[in-house]
Amino acid sequence: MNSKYLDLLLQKYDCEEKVVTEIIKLEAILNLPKGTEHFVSDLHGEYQAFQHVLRNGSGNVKKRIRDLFQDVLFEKEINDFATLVYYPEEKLKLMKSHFSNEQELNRWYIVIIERMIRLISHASSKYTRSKLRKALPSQFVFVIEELLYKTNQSENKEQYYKEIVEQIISLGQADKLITGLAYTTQRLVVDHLHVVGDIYDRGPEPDKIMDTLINYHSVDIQWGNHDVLWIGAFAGSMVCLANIIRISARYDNLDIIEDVYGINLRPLLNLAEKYYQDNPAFRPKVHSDQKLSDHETLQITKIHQAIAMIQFKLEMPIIKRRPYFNMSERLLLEKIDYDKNEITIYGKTYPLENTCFATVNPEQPEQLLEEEKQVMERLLFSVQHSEKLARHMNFLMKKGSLYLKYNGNLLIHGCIPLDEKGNMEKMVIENNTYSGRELLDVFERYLRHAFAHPEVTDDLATDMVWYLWTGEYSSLFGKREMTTFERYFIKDKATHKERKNPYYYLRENEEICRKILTEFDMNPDQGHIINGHTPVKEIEGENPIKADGMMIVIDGGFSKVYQSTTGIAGYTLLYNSFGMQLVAHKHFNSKEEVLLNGTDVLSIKRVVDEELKRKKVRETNVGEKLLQEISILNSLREYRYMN
Ligand SMILES: O=P(O)(O)OC[C@H]1O[C@](O)(COP(=O)(O)O)[C@@H](O)[C@@H]1O
Ligand SMILES: [Mn+2]
Repeated sequence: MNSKYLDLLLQKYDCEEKVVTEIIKLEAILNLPKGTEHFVSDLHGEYQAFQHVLRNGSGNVKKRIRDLFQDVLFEKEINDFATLVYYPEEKLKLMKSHFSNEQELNRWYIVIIERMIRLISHASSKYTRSKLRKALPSQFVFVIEELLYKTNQSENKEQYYKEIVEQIISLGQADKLITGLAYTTQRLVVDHLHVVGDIYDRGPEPDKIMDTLINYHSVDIQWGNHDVLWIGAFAGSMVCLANIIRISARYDNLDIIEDVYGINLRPLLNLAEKYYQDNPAFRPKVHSDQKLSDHETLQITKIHQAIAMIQFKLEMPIIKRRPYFNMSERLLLEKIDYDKNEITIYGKTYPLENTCFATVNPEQPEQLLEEEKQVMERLLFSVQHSEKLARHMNFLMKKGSLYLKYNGNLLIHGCIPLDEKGNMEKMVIENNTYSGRELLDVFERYLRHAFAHPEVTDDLATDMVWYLWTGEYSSLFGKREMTTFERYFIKDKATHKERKNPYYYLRENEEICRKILTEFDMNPDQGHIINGHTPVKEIEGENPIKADGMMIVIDGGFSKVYQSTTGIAGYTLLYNSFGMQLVAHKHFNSKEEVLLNGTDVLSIKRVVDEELKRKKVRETNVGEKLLQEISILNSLREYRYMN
């Protein structure tokens, strides 16, 4: 090792004891059981449901409570206690309303604080004390540590602890302490969170999910196709921008654009009012609990058409300047007979319905009206100057990637594009051919380049972000084409079908999974591939565990609007030192319901893989880093202290 680095390190380790202590500490960590990883995907703006899963650690909190109190508490008490850990503020309020006098309440406080302390002690058993300390609410560190490390041996000490708790209660700090302990527990049951893509679109609160992730103790993100659409818009892609606004209009979420990110939609509304009328194909999809006035519905319907038409126009020059995107069939506005009101695609002619082509010049259909151009320029300006969006997009870039190799598993939102025979599909980009891992790496390089140059709006990198949303060899899309246009304007449902990449049936096959893991330099005897993106249709009997457990698909659909197809409300995955468990979540109604009934919407746990030997930190990614650190510290010791 370079002696200059070692000299630098000496500033921190200025005596042998410090080096030795650090080595011992790291060695001790290596021998602890591996921390619990939590995998979620396809959150699609469903902040409340996501919060619930996060707060209950996909059932892990309740499991810990059961481990400890199964034999001494009734089911209702277990549920109440669990709910207190999930939603401490609200549950405290509710519980306190049950007590008729202060003594009763104080007695309850004593019992609950003691239970909480036991729970934390149990949940932190695989962490070092210093890690636990970092997870404790800072104003109560001393108090909690005193309570945690009490031994029941001495009577005097019992008294001492009783007094601490009574003091806390009489000083009016009990609620604060219980709340802090609840959040510490939530934090301890999950060591690291993976979000396997699609935070944005369809649901109402993606921004709050982003804020939660920004404040989360340890997280990584594998981008989904919807996330790159937002990144693309921020990076200067007009067509990505048109798409995010179109989808927001379609799901009645324009307030995310307007109120949350502060983007002024007035110019777009003016344009929409001028050229569009009511149109059944463009009315927003609304949840049953949302109420829109007729006037609002009409406005959104008009905006929806205006932005969809801009999108279809903007796609055309990109398709033309990038022939290797192989999308000429998607030059749709050129394939329309505007007099007969029909379109010829893939060799067949179809009548069009619900058309809204007032701004289209049949001679030059890709041309934007001057007004449309100005609207888009103003929108892009505001998008790129939204501070909140900048914060969220920067975080997506910092923590995100197209795929991730983590503790022997390959995490990827969509797919590895394959041909029918199971070979990696090849894509030629600017005369270079890429496939498999190389293709994904080059996609990611383009995306990062586009993000670094938001002022450039029509280079290959920016176009490539849109390709990731909709191109046939995109690892995020995984379908031959996106039939948005057909779904708006053609009745024949056969045209709505989006043909999936062969990956989606080949992934049932073990050999294929082995081949993919090998392509990524991973051990096929141990690794798994973890996907989101395609809703698992549990109602139709689809199994989320494929290829004898090598492939796990965790998109059960948090997205409310998709729950009728899936039959459940999402899968999540837990991977702890004993193995992996897939958790199926039932429909999540509301936090209020959980608070009142204490029932959890969790169900079956399927064991995916059971470790024969408990896995230790030594065998993980973190362990690898620690081993490197130890080796450096040993070099330092030899260099400075052993000669
Ligand atoms: O149901 P919607 O909102 O119209 O969206 C349909 C579109 O969404 C997609 O399924 C992509 O979104 P997902 O990543 O959530 O699957 C497209 O393939 C499809 O065209
Ligand atoms: Mn997706």
